[in-house]
Amino acid sequence: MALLGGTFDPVHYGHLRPAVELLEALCLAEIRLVPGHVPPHRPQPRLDAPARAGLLDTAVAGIPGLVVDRCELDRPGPSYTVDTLEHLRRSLGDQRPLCFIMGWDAFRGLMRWHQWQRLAALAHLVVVTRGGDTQALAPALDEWMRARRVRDPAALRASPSGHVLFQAVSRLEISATGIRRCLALGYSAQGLMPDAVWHELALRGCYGYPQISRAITPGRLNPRHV
Ligand SMILES: Nc1ncnc2c1ncn2[C@@H]1O[C@H](COP(=O)(O)OP(=O)(O)OP(=O)(O)O)[C@@H](O)[C@H]1O
Ligand SMILES: O=C(O)c1ccc[n+]([C@@H]2O[C@H](COP(=O)([O-])O)[C@@H](O)[C@H]2O)c1
Repeated sequence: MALLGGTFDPVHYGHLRPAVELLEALCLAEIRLVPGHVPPHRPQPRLDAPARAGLLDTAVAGIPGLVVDRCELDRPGPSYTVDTLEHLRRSLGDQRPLCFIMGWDAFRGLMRWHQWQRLAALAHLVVVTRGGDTQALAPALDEWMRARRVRDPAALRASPSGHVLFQAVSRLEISATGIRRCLALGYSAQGLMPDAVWHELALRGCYGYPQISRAITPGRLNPRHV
């Protein structure tokens, strides 16, 4: 089992495409996208957790192998990854492999995560790299990583936890921050996420985007063009 945690405020192709590439590269049966309820290291998201999870449901519909896991939604307090992994370990048992997927940027800041050194005892860490990720790691994290690094994805299936694998994926210059900025200025985000997600956002008028009436055809969603 593999998890991709995130704020998903909102979900976009920069989340979905790497996940599909990882399914294939690591021969995974399933990746669970886990929307955080209260992200530990950032301000409270603009959309509430049920709304972000609902958009994720729409986003993964029709993508085999991607599913939404709401396990962080009912937990009060910060959505610490160590708690999520412990929760899943309880249902998965000690022997089955569990992978937690994170971006290179997130990995560089791993030593600031809650009880970070316990993470590898609970899961493998799959660090997604994109061309241009060249910044150095802090020496202590570098040493920690080298002691656990594997280069063959098959190693992740051979043990339940404990390894770090770097996996290159396509670089898509899409971020939720960029999308929120775009919408606040009244610009469309069409093409940056599945159309069905975009239509839901536009119909609700999320992130300051002028609310669109259902009567308007999808091709005319940007109010500047109406
Ligand atoms: N364009 C992208 N390509 C590959 N991975 C991405 C991309 N955008 C986000 N991710 C990864 O997806 C996970 C969840 O990301 P998150 O929900 O924070 O989205 P985001 O677009 O980075 O959001 P924000 O701009 O609000 O920080 C993180 O591990 C992050 O590194
Ligand atoms: O556990 C922590 O302390 C911790 C600190 C920062 C981020 N995370 C997790 O990393 C994932 C990506 O976070 P974010 O804020 O970039 O969307 C998400 O699953 C978070 O819960 C976890």
